[in-house]
Amino acid sequence: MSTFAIQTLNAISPVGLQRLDRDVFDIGTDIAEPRALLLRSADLHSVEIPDSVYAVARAGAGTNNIPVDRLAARGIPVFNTPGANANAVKELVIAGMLLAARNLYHAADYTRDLVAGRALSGKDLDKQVEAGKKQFAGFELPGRTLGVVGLGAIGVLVANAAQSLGLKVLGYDPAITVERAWQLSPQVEQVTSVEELFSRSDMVTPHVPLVEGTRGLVDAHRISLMPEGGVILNFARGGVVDEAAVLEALDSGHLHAYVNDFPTEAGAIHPKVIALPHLGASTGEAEDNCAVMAVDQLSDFLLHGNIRNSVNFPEVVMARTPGTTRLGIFNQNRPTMIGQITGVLGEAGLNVAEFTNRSRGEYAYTLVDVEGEVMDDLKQSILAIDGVVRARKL
Ligand SMILES: NC(=O)C1=CN([C@@H]2O[C@H](COP(=O)(O)OP(=O)(O)OC[C@H]3O[C@@H](n4cnc5c(N)ncnc54)[C@H](O)[C@@H]3O)[C@@H](O)[C@H]2O)C=CC1
Ligand SMILES: O=C(O)C(=O)COP(=O)(O)O
Repeated sequence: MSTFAIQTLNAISPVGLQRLDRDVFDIGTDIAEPRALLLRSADLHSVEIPDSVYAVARAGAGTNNIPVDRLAARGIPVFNTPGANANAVKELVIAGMLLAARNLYHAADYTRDLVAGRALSGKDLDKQVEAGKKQFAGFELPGRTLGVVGLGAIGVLVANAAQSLGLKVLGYDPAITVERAWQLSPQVEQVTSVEELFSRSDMVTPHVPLVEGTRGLVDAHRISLMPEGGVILNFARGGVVDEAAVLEALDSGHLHAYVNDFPTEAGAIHPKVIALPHLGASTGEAEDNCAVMAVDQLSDFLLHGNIRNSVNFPEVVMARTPGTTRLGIFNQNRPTMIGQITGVLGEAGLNVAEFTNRSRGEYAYTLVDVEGEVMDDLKQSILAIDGVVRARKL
């Protein structure tokens, strides 16, 4: 029998799954007491997550489909795979800009309808094409301005690619990391407010997570600041854009197009909306990258307690020390926790070989390697400390 059962809630690339040793890991879609959940966009908000679950891994970037805070309170880390699908999204955003600028979607519809109709009318196709094409005349990208809100893994790639296509690029991200700032083309101009970005951009593309602070980030007021004929691209999440405001601006002619990855009943059939079926990360390459990263992070946590790329717990990675037993402890982030944990170890006569404790928001995680044999009741003593949420002996 294997040690860890992993339940998959979406199709995960076999390139990732095959990295899991089947003597240690069971993988299936229907598992009664899973140790971990592995998913893409499946909605976990209304799903009861059993206590058997130690971790949740999202093969992808967005975790708005997962009750991240509730799981943190239970000592369950949620992992994601930052950057693993960023190139796929970047390419679709560039495609979206071109679809809108050259009216390609409607133009292709036009020729399809023309040929279908021609079979009946028998009119000369070349003449009809030449006469009809003027209604699809578009604009070119160099000289236009693209505003990128959110300069993370995707935003930076989009900004740099747009820059190299000749666009003027404005970027806004008050929490940009040093790593992303290094990757960003120096020609990208930093603006200090979202309003400035909208008022100076012909096209705006948000690349932020959907959280309370970003819900409705693209709203009626900000759209009104854009020059006439603007384009909104949305490959972040539906909720980041106030779609009713966008549709109104499309109807009034203020906006030229809305290209997005999150179709709604009202939006998908609007003539100036290009709605794609959430295709951002749907390339073989991105699916493989995400699966590999998610699986590696998950197995490292299940086997060794290491936490990399968790969205609700700090990064804690420790090499294993031979001859020791490892404990992984999730606790509330408040005074005296470390003292109490080491106190319990001391009372049990255990010598600490390695110890790491890091906090993030309301919670903290401790990895400790102790010398010698660890009795089973030690875990119970640690769990008895007020503020300890979960403990594992590894
Ligand atoms: N269409 C699709 O298939 C895909 C969509 N996504 C969406 O794109 C989002 C971003 O993905 P990544 O770039 O990989 O994430 P990331 O975490 O690397 O970057 C997000 C950036 O947004 C910034 N940010 C957060 N709030 C902000 C605000 N109010 N104003 C300005 N910047 C803000 C952060 O500082 C961070 O730099 C994901 O959370 C997901 O919702 C991601 C992958 C595929
Ligand atoms: O990674 C993300 O945030 C995505 O939106 C991709 O979603 P998917 O894995 O294609 O269901």
